[in-house]
Amino acid sequence: MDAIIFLAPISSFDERLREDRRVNRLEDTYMLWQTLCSLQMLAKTQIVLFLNKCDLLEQKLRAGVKVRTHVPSFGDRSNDIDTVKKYFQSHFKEIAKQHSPEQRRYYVHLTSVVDTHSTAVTLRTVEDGILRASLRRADLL
Ligand SMILES: Nc1nc2c(ncn2[C@@H]2O[C@H](COP(=O)(O)OP(=O)(O)OP(=O)(O)O)[C@@H](O)[C@H]2O)c(=O)[nH]1
Repeated sequence: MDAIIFLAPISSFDERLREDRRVNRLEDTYMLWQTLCSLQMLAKTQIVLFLNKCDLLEQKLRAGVKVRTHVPSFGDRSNDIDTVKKYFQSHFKEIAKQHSPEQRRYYVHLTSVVDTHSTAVTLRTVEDGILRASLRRADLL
């Protein structure tokens, strides 16, 4: 497998799993991300992370939902959209760094996939990146 696109719905920081109300949905996504990054058989696979549902995240923050109420490690950081996105982004990055069997580049895109125009642009960039990586592996670039 050359690449995997992993969609993480970051607006879910204040939601609970339908099947187990004790589990925070973002925590569940972190666990899945960690499992994926740890897999030895995917050590050489490029993983592209889409931090998705940014529009819904922004709506929640505008409505006054406090991240630190649901994510205690967020602490006293400012509850604005840029700080929150940066925080989640670095958390996913840290998990990838700590759990990947081999060093891998961290590709992340902040997305709202319902915005089909922006998503098409992002997907073209991702496609280009995957192609370049394949060419590099074949010593053609
Ligand atoms: N506003 C918005 N809606 C989205 C986005 N991505 C997916 N959705 C919508 O969210 C709903 C659920 O889709 P997904 O999250 O892809 O599917 P899922 O993971 O099976 O569903 P959930 O359990 O609700 O997360 C659908 O109605 C999608 O259209 C996004 O970036 N922004």
